[in-house]
Amino acid sequence: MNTPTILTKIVDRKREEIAERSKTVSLADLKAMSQDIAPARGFVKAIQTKLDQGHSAVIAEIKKASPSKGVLREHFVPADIAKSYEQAGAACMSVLTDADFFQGHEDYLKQARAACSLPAIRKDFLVDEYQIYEAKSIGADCVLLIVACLSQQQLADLTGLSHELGMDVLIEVHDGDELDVALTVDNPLVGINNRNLHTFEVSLDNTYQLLDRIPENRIVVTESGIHTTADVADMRAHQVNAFLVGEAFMRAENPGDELAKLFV
Ligand SMILES: O=P(O)(O)OC[C@@H](O)[C@@H](O)c1c[nH]c2ccccc12
Repeated sequence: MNTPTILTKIVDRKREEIAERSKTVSLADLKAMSQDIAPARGFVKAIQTKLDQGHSAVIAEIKKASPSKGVLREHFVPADIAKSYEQAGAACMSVLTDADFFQGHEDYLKQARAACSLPAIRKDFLVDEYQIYEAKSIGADCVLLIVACLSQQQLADLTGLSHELGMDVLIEVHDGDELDVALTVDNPLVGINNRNLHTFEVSLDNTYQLLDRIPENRIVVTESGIHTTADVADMRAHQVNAFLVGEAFMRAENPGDELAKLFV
């Protein structure tokens, strides 16, 4: 991790952002704010319910842009997208809150959640407890923790704190070493990112290669690069039934219709 990659740049920027934000909203303020938030909607529970019913569990993403693809969707109204996802049978939503690289915003998570009853994950690069309290204070039901951004100790601490605050956690890995770290932490959801966040390369084989090493009591979410019904069928044939999908939905005129088409 010595040469800067997009991931290291993002994480450096996050540390600056936390320092800037702390000047106007202190950690103590966020702690106080997060106490007034209603209990989270069960994110893992919503996924488990779909799986128990024999359906795929789709975490449908709300993302305006990405560093690898630029703007994915010009007409971007998070509340409308959220409603269309709920109607189409999504289990949960994933909302990008990072502004600088994904053109996201905390308000998008609030708007999406206010428009429907689906649980939402705050999709961002979380490296500090400040951001966990911030997630709670905006109403996130779940947070993403990316192993590539964290030490094993940080991963354990931030997972524990999120659980204490009543939020679920999606722990994201990209390779075997990261998976080893992820499995040291007691948490039901493990996401396998098919995109390498250092190079942007995408391969669905990534999920197939790591799958066998994940114990039965964890729910595996395959993340990124799912575009066709063939991709979905392939994953299902490997007993992977939880999906995180963004671009394919964002590029469609009606994101929910695309969800329904992809997951018939
Ligand atoms: O748009 P895609 O290829 O369907 O991917 C969605 C999601 O997996 C991707 O946005 C993602 C996975 N892990 C992340 C971490 C940070 C930002 C974004 C991501």
